[in-house]
Amino acid sequence: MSYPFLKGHGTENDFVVLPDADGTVHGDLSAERVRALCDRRSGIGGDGVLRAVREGDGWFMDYRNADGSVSEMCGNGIRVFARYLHEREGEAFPMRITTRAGVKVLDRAGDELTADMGRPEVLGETEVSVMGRTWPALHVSMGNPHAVAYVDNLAEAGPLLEPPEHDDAVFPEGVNVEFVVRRGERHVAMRVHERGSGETRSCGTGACAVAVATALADDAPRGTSYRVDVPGGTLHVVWTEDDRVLMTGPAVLVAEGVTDL
Ligand SMILES: N[C@@H](CCC[C@H](N)C(=O)O)C(=O)O
Repeated sequence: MSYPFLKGHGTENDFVVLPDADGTVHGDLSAERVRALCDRRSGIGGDGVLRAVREGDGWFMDYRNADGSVSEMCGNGIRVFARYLHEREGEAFPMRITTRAGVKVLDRAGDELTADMGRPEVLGETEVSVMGRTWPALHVSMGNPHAVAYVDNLAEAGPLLEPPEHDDAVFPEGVNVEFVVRRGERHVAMRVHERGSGETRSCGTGACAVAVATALADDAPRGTSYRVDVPGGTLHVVWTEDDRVLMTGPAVLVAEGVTDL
């Protein structure tokens, strides 16, 4: 079966977009197909898949990690998804997109897009370990689970080839782990090991979790903007007075075609 796809990225967190307006092209998208599409040697390559399904008068973003697992939310992915809906489906900004973590609103910010990621949940202290070293971490949910750990330098966490170890009782569904260093006033840099995808060049929900954790550590007033550098670029994140997290960053479509993977 041949079907259309697009390829896009946000700060080099890259995705295969699958148009599936009425849900008949992929039906129940199999984990095997997701893995084949995301394979960087034998497939199109990507950190995940964004399946675009019509829901009422809007759209549902069906997000899958590269290993085929389902996640509630993807912050870089939803900007790419909004770019796709605008450029290929004629949707206007601001637009509402349904995800497994609720409805998100996307709007233009110059050449970039801002996603209203909704309310963060700060769920307490935990710890993560890599290669025999353990760091304290803050458990933050952006609809999906994150553990934010501060390190002295980003090389400390090693190559992140394996998922960092975590407490299964705290994270029964697994966790995305962000390692963070301070770069300056309201400025941090991070590396991430994503649940279901491994180390990636960026993670939007991760950047939001990092900004929330850092704002709490700084006792910063709500509305303070944080610059979050990731290996693939820069995101800007604000935790607003009315308890929403706004994330701004690039979203680019780079290719489209037809595949029978
Ligand atoms: N890269 C994403 C997060 C994708 C989902 C994550 N791996 C999970 O399993 O929760 C982002 O930009 O937020």
